[in-house]
Amino acid sequence: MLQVYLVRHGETQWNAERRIQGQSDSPLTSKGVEQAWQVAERARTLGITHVIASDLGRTQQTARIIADACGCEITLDSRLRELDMGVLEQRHVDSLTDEEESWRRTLVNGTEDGRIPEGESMLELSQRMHAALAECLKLPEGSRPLLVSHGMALGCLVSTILGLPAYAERRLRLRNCSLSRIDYQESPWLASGWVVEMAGDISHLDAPALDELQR
Ligand SMILES: O=C(O)[C@@H](CO)OP(=O)(O)O
Repeated sequence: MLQVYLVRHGETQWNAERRIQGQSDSPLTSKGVEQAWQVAERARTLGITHVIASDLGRTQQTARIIADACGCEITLDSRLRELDMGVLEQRHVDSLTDEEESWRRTLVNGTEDGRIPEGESMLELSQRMHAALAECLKLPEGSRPLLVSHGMALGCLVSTILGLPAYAERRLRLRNCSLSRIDYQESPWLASGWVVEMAGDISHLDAPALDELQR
């Protein structure tokens, strides 16, 4: 049975400042680096064979720390990037107008094709995340990959595996450097395909980040 581990990157400067990142980028804070070391230490005990990361800077920085601890190479995959949040990228969540806030809310309570102007829909995010995940099925027998991606992107992946709509992702709290695991199983009795073993585990972190977009 293929086990795939999922890690959200460590806390960034803009996470700490409550600024929307999307496909824009900011570096890890010192706390984010510490979180990456802690999840890396846990990953080292899990027999990870491949680290596959979104090509944004914050995920590459986190992935480098994990890959060094696990003694494996990093592969970059742009399909693992965060949702493109269009005109709201780089904005403080507390500075949005009512109209802008309503765009953001459509991502929580909306429809699969809801999007922020100039941004990407949750359905498009779901499709590229599942395409990236499917690559793991091509790895050699016995591989145990770890994907480093983003809060909404991973939330969308886990939600849709559970049969929830892509926009349900905000109902799942995936804090910085939380660890999730999904397995691919073929079973005549149970669900065949991807199943969720755990989601959002932060037991390896001594100082979990706040959920920075919570309000
Ligand atoms: O883009 C952002 O601001 C957040 C949203 O969850 O994503 P991440 O920090 O995981 O990249």
